[in-house]
Amino acid sequence: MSSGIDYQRCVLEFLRRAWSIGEQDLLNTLDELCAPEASFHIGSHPQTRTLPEFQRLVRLVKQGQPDLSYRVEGLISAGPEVVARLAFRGTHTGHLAGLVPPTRRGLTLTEMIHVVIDDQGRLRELWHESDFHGLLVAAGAVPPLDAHPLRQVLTAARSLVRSALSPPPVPAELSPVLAREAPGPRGYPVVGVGPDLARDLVGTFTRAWREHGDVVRFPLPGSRRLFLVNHPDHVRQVLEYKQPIYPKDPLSVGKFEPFVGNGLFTSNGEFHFRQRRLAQPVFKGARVASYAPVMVTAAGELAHRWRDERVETVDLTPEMMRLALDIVMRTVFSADLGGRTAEIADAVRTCNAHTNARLQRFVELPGTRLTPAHRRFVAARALVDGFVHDLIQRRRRDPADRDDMLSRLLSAGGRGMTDQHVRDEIVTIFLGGYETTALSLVWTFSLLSRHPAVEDAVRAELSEIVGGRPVADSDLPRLSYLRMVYQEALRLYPPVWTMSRSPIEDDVLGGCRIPRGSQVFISPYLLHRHPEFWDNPEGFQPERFARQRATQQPLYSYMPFSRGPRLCPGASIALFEAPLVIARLLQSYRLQLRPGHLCTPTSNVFLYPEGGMPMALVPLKDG
Ligand code: HEM
Repeated sequence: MSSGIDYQRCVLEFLRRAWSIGEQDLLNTLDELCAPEASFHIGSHPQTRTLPEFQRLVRLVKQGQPDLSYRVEGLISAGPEVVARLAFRGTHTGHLAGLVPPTRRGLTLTEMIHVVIDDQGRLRELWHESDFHGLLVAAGAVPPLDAHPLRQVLTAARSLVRSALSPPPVPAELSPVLAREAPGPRGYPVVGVGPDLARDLVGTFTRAWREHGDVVRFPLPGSRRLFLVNHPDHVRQVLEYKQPIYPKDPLSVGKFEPFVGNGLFTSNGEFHFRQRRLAQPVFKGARVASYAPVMVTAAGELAHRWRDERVETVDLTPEMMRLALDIVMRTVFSADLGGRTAEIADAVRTCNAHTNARLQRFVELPGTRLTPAHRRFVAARALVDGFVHDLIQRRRRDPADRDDMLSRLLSAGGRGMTDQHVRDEIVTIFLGGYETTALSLVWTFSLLSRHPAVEDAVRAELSEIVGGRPVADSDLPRLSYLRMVYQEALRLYPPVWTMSRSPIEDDVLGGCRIPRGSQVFISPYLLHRHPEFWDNPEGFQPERFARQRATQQPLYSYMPFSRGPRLCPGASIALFEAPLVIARLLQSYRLQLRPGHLCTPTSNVFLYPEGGMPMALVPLKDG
């Protein structure tokens, strides 16, 4: 323990996450607890397994016993080596290990693990022995070792019949040879659907999915292959089961890079893993809770400004952008933008708009670097870079450790973190950390205005729980209706409405061939509208997120923050910030959408309201 690392706790946390189930399933977050080269040795199996392979085994076990629970019956350690004795119990209602048909029996399994932790508190090796044979005997799949030969034959015959009557689910990994071509729109000669995608990405994806189903292929010029997949099982395959063969799509990443460089959002592999670990503490629960006063104060200042300047109508989008930028700078970077919020927010918007134009250009044209739009981008990026450079220099001059994101990045200098890396991570937060939250606020306010009964219910909850004082983080657990409203707004209008990956091996999704190097698009916006998984998908019904109902939802049918190892690290901040800001602004104002304004979503990297969100601001007497 001289290193200060509590090795036993490391192992207990690993077990907690590995064997967590249902909504709380944290299996995908194990990468945060493991060294990149972690190895897993299962029983007498000669092959050493990687973390994703270990996760796949755990998943298979959980499929066989979805209510699985475990108890630690013994735990000893010698320095960084820890041994634990475990007892598992669960009902056999799925195919055990992906093979043995359900018997509905309660099954138990005992297991020993020997874990080696490295000097940074990460799991480096796991050795595992269990009484798997005993488990199979209990499931009636194999006879006991000392069984009479007749019983052996009978058990084998019974197993065969049961397997024939209840075959295991068809493995997702159907052979690419057997798979079929995905259906899709025909497009125009030579350019394919390029012009449609450039004109209206949201509409083109939506129509194609409605017409062709859950795996759609879009014809494009040359050898470029683009697919949309829109079924929770296929999405899970991409983001979780086969995540190692689905890195970020280099074509899309290449379009983000001129602005964000090589940061958390664009990187893959070891570098991404390292950056994520570095940033993680900034997004932890207790830290996020400490941001609450800043969030409420910033929203209060906005309400006061509206009142002082007698603002009667606004386009809510830029207003929320500035507010969210202010909050992310003050919390994650402990930096005050002073009077520069609007200037920086506008520059970031110009850069994102330029990225978007490049993302939607599915047919490359020559000479785009000479356009006025490109020159505007270069100027805006220079402004952002100048600001970030100042931020870094000021912190270097005054290095008092604030333990915020900037301090963590700068103190990682010794581990190969250059100023350019620091700049890229800051700009990554500019890309992902505030436009998203701002847009989620814009859409929520527009939905409230369009559904007065829901707004009244939110207000009733606020006055009962908060009353006349400013809202505080301690109110959040009791503002359950507000939480549901926000979750429902994120369902209907997820700001990150699409994301893409590119397989490095041929694969099959939904029985369709996906050649390596294709671009595979996933759209939370469309998944959240899938009629197989949502009743009245277009309706605004916050009650569907009442706890009991929400847990019955397939995991990957709802993913505004993505899922899997690249789950948004800022989700904890957004889910905390947005309800506080909504509550604070509702305490002072009623926001009324301009009558007749169509809230049409359009893609601008993120999901924007076309034509802005014009709102009348009606001040409340006691606000
Ligand atoms: C409502 C607000 C937000 C939404 C809907 C959202 C959504 C997402 C989604 C879907 C991704 C995955 C993108 C992909 O894999 O292609 C993502 C990644 C990311 N988000 Fe968020 N986000 C929000 C707020 C935030 C905040 C507040 C921060 C930081 C302050 C943040 C930082 C990031 C970063 C750094 C990544 C890249 C993570 C990685 O690839 O490992 N996000 N976000």
